Amino acid sequence: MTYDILLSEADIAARIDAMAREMAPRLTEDTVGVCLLTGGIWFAADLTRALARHGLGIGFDSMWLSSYGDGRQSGEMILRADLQRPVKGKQVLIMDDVLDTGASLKFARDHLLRAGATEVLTAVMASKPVTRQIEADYVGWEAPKRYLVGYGLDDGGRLRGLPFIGALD
Ligand SMILES: O=P(O)(O)OC[C@H]1O[C@H](OP(=O)(O)OP(=O)(O)O)[C@H](O)[C@@H]1O
Ligand code: HPA
Repeated sequence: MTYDILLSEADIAARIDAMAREMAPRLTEDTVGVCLLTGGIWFAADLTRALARHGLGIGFDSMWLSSYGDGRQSGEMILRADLQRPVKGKQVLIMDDVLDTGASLKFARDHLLRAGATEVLTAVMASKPVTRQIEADYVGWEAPKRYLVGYGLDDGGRLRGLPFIGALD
């Protein structure tokens, strides 16, 4: 499989450190970080550790959402697993690898507000130039409109573990 490398490991680390520095003053130790599984794992792990380096130990939970399956188009949204703990009365920070159509982020935000979160902030590593109903509060990288892989992003379940972000097409 061939791909172009678009964002290096060092660039990812620098951008996440900048995001953590920017968002830290708005968060507290009571904030709950919510990782959107599966693709968000790598970004959520790095962002929460970057926040800890900036002196902030936020909570951590996950929601398992799936809408692409093994394809390259957004499809039916499936909530495979919900949060472990209640978020009622909490500030929440959603963390995900990519913002594309926005369907996943919107579903997660609406779900968390219905669950009683008082504020839902959103952070994504990459954002594609797509017209959509939702934008993220924090964006690590403005990506091109290409099919991305690596750093959590998969092609049919493969290539998530690449330490950089690449594009297949
Ligand atoms: O903005 P959208 O068009 O909704 O696309 C973004 C979502 O797509 C991917 O999830 P996917 O459904 O492929 O599941 P995954 O996390 O297992 O890769 C990715 O991890 C985001 O959550
Ligand atoms: O470009 C992408 N790559 C992998 N998964 C995705 N989910 C939405 N967009 C993408």
